Amino acid sequence: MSDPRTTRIQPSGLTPAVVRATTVEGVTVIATESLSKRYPRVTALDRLSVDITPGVTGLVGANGAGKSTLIKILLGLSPATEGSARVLGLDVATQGAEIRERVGYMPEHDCLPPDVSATEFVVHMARMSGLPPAAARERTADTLRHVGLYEERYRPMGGYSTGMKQRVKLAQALVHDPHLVLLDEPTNGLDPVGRDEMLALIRRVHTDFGISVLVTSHLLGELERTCDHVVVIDGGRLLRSSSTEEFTQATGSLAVEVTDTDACPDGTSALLAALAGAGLETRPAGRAADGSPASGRVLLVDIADESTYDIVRDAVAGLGLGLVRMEQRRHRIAEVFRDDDGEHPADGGQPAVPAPARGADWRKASGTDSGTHSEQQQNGGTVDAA
Ligand SMILES: Nc1ncnc2c1ncn2[C@@H]1O[C@H](COP(=O)(O)OP(=O)(O)OP(=O)(O)O)[C@@H](O)[C@H]1O
Repeated sequence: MSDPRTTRIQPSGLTPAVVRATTVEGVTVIATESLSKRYPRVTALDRLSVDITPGVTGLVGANGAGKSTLIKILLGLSPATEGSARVLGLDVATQGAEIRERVGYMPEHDCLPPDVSATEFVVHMARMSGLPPAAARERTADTLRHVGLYEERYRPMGGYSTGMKQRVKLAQALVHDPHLVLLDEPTNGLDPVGRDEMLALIRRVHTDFGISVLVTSHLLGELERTCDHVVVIDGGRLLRSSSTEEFTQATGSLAVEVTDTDACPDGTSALLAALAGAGLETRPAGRAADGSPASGRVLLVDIADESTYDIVRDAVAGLGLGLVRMEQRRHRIAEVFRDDDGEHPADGGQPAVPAPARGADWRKASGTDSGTHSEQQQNGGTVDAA
């Protein structure tokens, strides 16, 4: 099996996941050690030590938390003030060019020339990465197809929607068949449907082609659906690095949803009364607790022991209701960072995520002491639940 760091472009398409998954297993794709970046008036990264393994990793933090700064250091484009970092085993301080050969980068800001087509642009980027002309054209066609751009790929990009531009930016990051892509806020400016499509595409970059992904976002809710692992930074410091599963571990509650019937027009209230009568702690989930659209009809039942499931089933059957769902509830990532006072953002009642500026509880919940970062806090950045 070839070394993942030397495997080159397959002319007929992206390297399939099965090849990469076996070659990169167990490798730390990114490792930083006490990494700091200080600008004259701001400490953008503050002694950040984190290891990132293959898969899809979310890097979340408020605006100004240091996400883009970290990416630029990892690409070898900006020197760290202190500390060290390795990407695919390569030193960012001395091997930037080698890193950029093996890593794809999708910048946050609009950077596409308006007068050229997606095909021309991506072919150009492929040629810049060292591909011969025929392979560059072939790979461009494959990659643009992968990101869902078809006939439009021959039109000047100035007329593209934000979603199409984001897809072109993703395509140019993938065209040289990298082992790792660094995606800086790829869902920026997209509507909810566009965001979901982009997140699905990002997931497939890993599942279909085995390319590891580091994706930044200030939207916690996006990451739990897309990422295997989540790294949270604030004021340039590490708040938490955990698998998504750990963030969203099972709670001690059962979420129960039932249908109404003619005999029982408010099935939810009837079931609430029946379960309370049976001695079970039961309460409505509420939108903020569950986050799902149907959650107004969801009851949360404390699981006392195994018999709780039988009691709920018998109560539903006894009332003649239909059971829509009965499942052990998992935390949402945003709940891990919830304010103790239950304050919610004004974005339609999604789970609350306090901003770093008022983030004492945020830090407490993470179990870390991130200290004071007055300059960052003055930025007034926010992290939102998606
Ligand atoms: N070239 C620079 N000179 C001075 N300060 C900078 C420079 N680049 C970034 N900063 C500052 O460093 C801090 C971190 O910025 P960075 O762009 O890394 O944050 P971010 O998490 O990517 O946020 P955003 O999503 O808003 O870009 C910010 O306070 C920013 O103002």
